Amino acid sequence: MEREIVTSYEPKKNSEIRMFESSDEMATDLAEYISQVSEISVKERGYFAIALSGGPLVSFMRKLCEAPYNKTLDWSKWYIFWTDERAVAKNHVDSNYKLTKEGFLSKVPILNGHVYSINDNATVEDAATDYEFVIRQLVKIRTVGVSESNDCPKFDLILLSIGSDGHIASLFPHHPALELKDDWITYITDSPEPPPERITFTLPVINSAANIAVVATGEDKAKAVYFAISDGAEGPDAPSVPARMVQPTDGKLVWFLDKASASFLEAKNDACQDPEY
Ligand SMILES: O=C(O)[C@H](O)[C@@H](O)[C@H](O)[C@H](O)COP(=O)(O)O
Repeated sequence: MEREIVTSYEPKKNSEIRMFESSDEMATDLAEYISQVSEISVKERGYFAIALSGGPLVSFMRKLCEAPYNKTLDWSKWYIFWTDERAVAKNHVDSNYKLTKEGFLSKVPILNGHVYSINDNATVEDAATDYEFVIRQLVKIRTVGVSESNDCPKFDLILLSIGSDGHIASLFPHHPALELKDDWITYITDSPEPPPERITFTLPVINSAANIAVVATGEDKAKAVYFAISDGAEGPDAPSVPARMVQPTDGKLVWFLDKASASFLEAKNDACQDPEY
């Protein structure tokens, strides 16, 4: 498998860009990456606390459900969380839980009691408060680690996919939720993408993770990826792209890109100043 480490961009501290010919090759490498991070976490902490987002992400995790991973990983140590959830019932087509259950959880032996889904039976405000409470309890007993720098939860791995507007989790461009410093989990009622009500991790929690991976495929993500990564997109006129704010405090960030989503990076399209962002 050809994996190209992009060198034309000065990698930021503790970050790496992996680029693949196809999304299938990307999925293969992503499975290996997740497996390695889980093994290290189980060895060091006895647990693997992973937070997943919605969108296409779960389909890129498909190779974890196959050999050798389905047999070799220590699934009993996995604890599942969501970076964000839409305010719909768990059996609704828009539910991130449903997506993850069908595409991943139903195919691997993760214990039901280790799956921390977001309450779909409360207002978004209450669901956000409940989820933060649950995570605080798990941090206290260290099922979820704690950041040495700011007492935030330190998930072993946070997996994000990026929207074509550059959003990650349910943190959208210019939204006040991007400014939150003290909350771990928040809610929004005005998502520019339906459904409008969502619960989401805040940036301090995302950036406190030990490992963060951002996954993108397809041409429709190319501009967002460029604005999130490129040095050429810095400066006072640079658009506000939430994915650019993913900057691990002490952890490591890896971008998984296919050719199409990396196409603006490759072209080094300096003229790319899109007023939509
Ligand atoms: O629930 C959500 O909306 C997600 O967690 C979100 O961050 C998603 O991963 C991106 O929007 C990419 O998804 P699309 O490719 O479908 O836009």
